[in-house]
Formats: sequence, C-alpha cells, structure tokens
Amino acid sequence: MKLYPQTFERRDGLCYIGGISIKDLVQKYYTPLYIVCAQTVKSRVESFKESFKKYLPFESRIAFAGKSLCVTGFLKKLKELDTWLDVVSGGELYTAIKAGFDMKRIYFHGNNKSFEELEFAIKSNVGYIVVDGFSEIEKIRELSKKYNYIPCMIRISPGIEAHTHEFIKTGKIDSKFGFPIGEDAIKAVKELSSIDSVKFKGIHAHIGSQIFDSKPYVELVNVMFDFANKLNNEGFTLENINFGGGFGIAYTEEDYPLSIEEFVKDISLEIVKNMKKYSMKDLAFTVEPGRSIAGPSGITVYRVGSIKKINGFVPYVAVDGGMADNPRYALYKAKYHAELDEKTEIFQEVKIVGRFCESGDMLIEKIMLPEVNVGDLLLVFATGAYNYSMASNYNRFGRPAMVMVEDGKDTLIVRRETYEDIVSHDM
Ligand SMILES: Cc1ncc(COP(=O)(O)O)c(C=O)c1O
Ligand SMILES: N[C@H](CCC[C@H](N)C(=O)O)C(=O)O
Repeated sequence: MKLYPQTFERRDGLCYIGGISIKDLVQKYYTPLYIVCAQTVKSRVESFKESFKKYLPFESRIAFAGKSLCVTGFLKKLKELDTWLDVVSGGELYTAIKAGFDMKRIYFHGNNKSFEELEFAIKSNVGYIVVDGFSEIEKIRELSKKYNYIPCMIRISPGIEAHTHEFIKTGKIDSKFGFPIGEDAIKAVKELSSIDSVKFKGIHAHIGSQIFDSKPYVELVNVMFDFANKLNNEGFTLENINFGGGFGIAYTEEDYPLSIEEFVKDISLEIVKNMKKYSMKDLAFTVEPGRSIAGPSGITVYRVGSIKKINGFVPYVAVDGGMADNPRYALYKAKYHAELDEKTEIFQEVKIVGRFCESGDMLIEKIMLPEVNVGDLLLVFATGAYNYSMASNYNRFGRPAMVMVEDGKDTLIVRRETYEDIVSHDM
C-alpha cells in the first residue's frame, strides 16, 4: 500500500517495520511510540537527488526542512545522506549543531528572528541567513558592527496561490513571510548590499505546504527568474535560488500527489528554459522538502484504552495519545489512515479519539477497522512530519518516545518524557 513506509510488512499475523515486529518495539518502548523507517528516509532523499541529477544540469541542493522533524538522531541520519538543512529558530540550529551538521549547509529562516538568534547564526557560521523583512535588515545592520561576514539571501513573497489549506499557504502577497516581489524586494537587496559585512547570495520563496501538483512551482520558477533577471540588471549577482518546500504526500488512499521525480522533473525543465532565456550561469538551485521526506517515513503506534458505543452513533475508540502528539486534525482537519496491528478483516466504522480534555481531540473522524478491543495496537501512518515537531505537553502528558529502525536494528532517538521531565521547568 502506498501509505506504508518502505519496510512495513505484515507477516504471520504480525506487523514489521525495519525488519522488527511492532509488538517487540512496543514491548521495549511502550506506547504511544513514533517509529521512523530509515530506509524510507534514505530512499526519499535519494529520489530527490537522483531526479535532479537526471533533469538538471546545474548544482542542486536538497535542504531538509527541519521544522517537520528536528531531533538530533534524525538530523544525524540526514547528515549521513549528505543533505542540506533549513532551520527556523535558535533551537533548531542548536539541534543541528548537536547533530554535527555542516553549518555551511544551513539556511536560517524565520519571519521574526531575534537579535540573539541572528547573532547565534552568524557566530555559528551558517551558510545563509534568509532575511525576511525590513526590521531584520536593521538587526543585521547593528550586527555588522561586530561581525565582518554575514551571508544573506532574501525571502520574497511571489504572489502565487497554491491550492492547499488556508493555514499553510505562504506564497500570497498578503502574507507575514517575506518581501513582496517587486519594489520592496529590490529595495531590500539594495539596503542589505549596502551593509559592509553583508554578502548578498540569492533569493528564496516558499509557496505553501502539502501541494499536489507542479503548476504553482512552474509558475514560481518563472517568477523567481524574472526577478533574478531584474536584480542582475540592477547590478546584483546571485549564486543561489531557493524554491522552498511544500511537496505533498499521501495521507489516505484518496490522496494523489505527484511523485518526487515528477515534481523535480517539472521544476528542472523550467529552470533549464529560464537559464537559457536569461543566459544565466553559475547558479545553484535549492529545494526544501520537509514533509515529503519525513512524513511517509514515520508511523505512530497507540494502544486502545477505551471503547464507547452510543446507540445510533459511530463508536468512539480512544487511544493513549491524541492531539498533543498529533495536533493536525485539530489544526487542519487532517486525514490519516490507520490499521490494527494484528487484525485486517474490516468490520466496522469507528472514530479514533485521544485522551486529552478537548472534544476536538480527534485523530481520525471516520475509519473502517476490524473489530477493536481494549488493548489492541493501532498504527497510524504517515506521521513522520509535523507530529512530534508540533507536539505539546497538554494536560501534562509526556511526549512519546521515537525510535528509528533499520535492517533489524532499533535505535531510540527520543526518549519518552517522564513526570520528572514535565515538572523540570517549574520553579
Ligand atoms: C521556508 C520553508 N521551507 C520549507 C518548508 C517545508 O515545507 P514542507 O514540509 O511542506 O516541505 C516550509 C514550511 O513548512 C517553509 O516555511
Ligand atoms: N510551515 C509550513 C507549513 C507547515 C504545515 C505543517 N505544520 C502541517 O502540519 O501540515 C508552511 O508555512 O508552508
């Protein structure tokens, strides 16, 4: 099934991932449990790389969007796979440092970076600070008194509407992110370049997330080249154009996003056309996939703790997690696919709810499952991105553990939070 991580399989009535039975993993690490399939991560990264190699005769960079899953163990895996990285906070940057990431391969984003975060990034020698607004330019001007090399790009809002959830559209002109393309963006480049320590490196845009087709990207490539050409005409040279992330994934059988290769092909062909049209050279191109690498690599395992049947209504199946480890239904009415660990024969429609004190604490509004009993293990698929990274301690539940599996080996990359962890910040 397209929603399964690559190494997921059912054998003799049990589910396996990375060559290990989920029952065994749960015995060792309890529930809820996030499981990451390293093989899927690897093959999705390779898929980006191979596709660019095939269709783009220029340098390409795959910068993993840390916001989708930023934990040391996961970033170490990406480092092994030789990716770049996009971070949006001092905390994500610190995690990258802990993972031993090459700082030169980091893009530092954010619409309201603090002075301290900017200084931290400059001191850490990050590859690029992606400047997001005029207030940030003033912070950089101040920092230039102390530091003599500040590599900057600008984020532009390109005026492109991607068809996705309203909350995750970011390319519109009326957006909190970036400089509106046109006069403002040109003014930003001029102001930045007039600062002695600043080395202007290029332009970036991100149009939104969970996008299923390549049309808005093709439009984006054209808009970015048109703008790059304007900058060239004003005397500015660029070394990098970054098209952001947003490549959609399937959460249910009804989702049909383009494959990684299809996205990359369409983007690359448009880049090639534009390079010719404007006779440009010596440019590197970046994409920042988060969800499309981390998402399909992860599953979450819960244990069913209570079942409530109400005459004439769909039964409630409550698991030992919910909106604090996966807030995406509460935020976006996001849909997920789930299955039971040891049973496959479809039997009834149920609602999957969590254990948090909120009626909107739902994981799946409606799903057909086999007969469910208290104690069963429920697997929710495609939870690798924006689950752990958006998790909270609501109701003072600890965040679940995360384990990475590969070739029959399991590695704990996040330990389960204890009661002590939960009170550890209280004074
Ligand atoms: C600047 C930037 N790059 C990349 C991403 C990654 O998006 P996605 O996880 O949809 O690929 C986002 C948004 O999440 C973003 O804001
Ligand atoms: N930061 C991304 C969206 C992240 C969406 C993510 N939080 C989700 O759960 O889908 C953006 O602005 O395009």
